[in-house]
Amino acid sequence: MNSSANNPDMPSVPEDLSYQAIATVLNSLDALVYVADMETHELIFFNDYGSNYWGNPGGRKCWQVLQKDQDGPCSFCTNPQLVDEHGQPTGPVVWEFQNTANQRWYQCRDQAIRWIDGRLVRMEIATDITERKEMEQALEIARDRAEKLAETDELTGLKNRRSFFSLSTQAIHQAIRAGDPIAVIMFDLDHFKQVNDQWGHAAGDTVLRGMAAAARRTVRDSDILARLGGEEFAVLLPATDLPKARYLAQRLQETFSSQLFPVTGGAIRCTASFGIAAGTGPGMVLDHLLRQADGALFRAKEAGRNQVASRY
Ligand SMILES: Nc1nc2c(ncn2[C@@H]2O[C@H](COP(=O)(O)OP(=O)(O)OP(=O)(O)O)[C@@H](O)[C@H]2O)c(=O)[nH]1
Repeated sequence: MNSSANNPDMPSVPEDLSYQAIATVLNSLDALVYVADMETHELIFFNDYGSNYWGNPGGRKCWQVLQKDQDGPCSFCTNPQLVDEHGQPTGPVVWEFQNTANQRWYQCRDQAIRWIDGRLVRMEIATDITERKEMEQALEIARDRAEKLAETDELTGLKNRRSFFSLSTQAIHQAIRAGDPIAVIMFDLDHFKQVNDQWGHAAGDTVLRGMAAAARRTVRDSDILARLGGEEFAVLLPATDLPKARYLAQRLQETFSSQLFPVTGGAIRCTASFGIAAGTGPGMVLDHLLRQADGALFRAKEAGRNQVASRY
């Protein structure tokens, strides 16, 4: 049946269009076209694009020509999807695949058809989509990086305020479900304005980064440590009660007060004040815990700084 017969816009194609003429058309395509016996996998047609990239098929099987290090039909061969339970051709299967021989990505359109001699063959048309894939991968990396940046404090690399609130809210919900206590430590560097005034803003930044790094080394990976803003930090401690939180705050306090930060023209020592609060049970709310910890931090400052205070 001449497919152009019903379409007046298409030039008519002779009914006896020869194999040679079809091969000429397929050889001019900028895509791999091959036909392989469904049972033996022997390649019975391989267009010029295929020969240019994978060499002459020379009576070999598709997995021998197109893939690397195969000693049998490929585990990812789509043949089983191309026929129904009676072995009859279903329809085209379109999939994306990274070729094992040249590592390039292809969009493959596979279909089982009856060959001219009546046997069932697999026809594949594979278009190189490597550039598109690389662009998609670059976009994904850029998106991941943007997401990470959106939740990271640029100066210290700790989580930022927004991320602290969202992660802590989730942690509190989990703690309520598990019946675990949760604690919050808020801390704020002491007389930090003087550091900036005496040593300059860049030196102040060095101290902030150093304090953040020391805090990160002291807390557990499961704790949520963040810079809330300026010289104020917070750490939320899952499954932690008040005495354990106090112990950790004291360790942080000792760590900070023993650190010396070398800067141009000298070294800076900087302490911090800490406020802690803890809670348990269904009534626990992040805002409330933070307000209690902030109140305790205020008292630690009032009492002379470089110390830990907890809620009454
Ligand atoms: N270098 C630097 N300084 C910052 C940054 N963010 C806030 N600051 C400074 O931190 C200082 C905070 O000063 P204050 O709020 O008066 O607190 P303080 O001097 O630490 O005094 P106390 O908290 O009462 O002990 C200000 O000088 C801010 O400019 C920053 O990202 N880098």
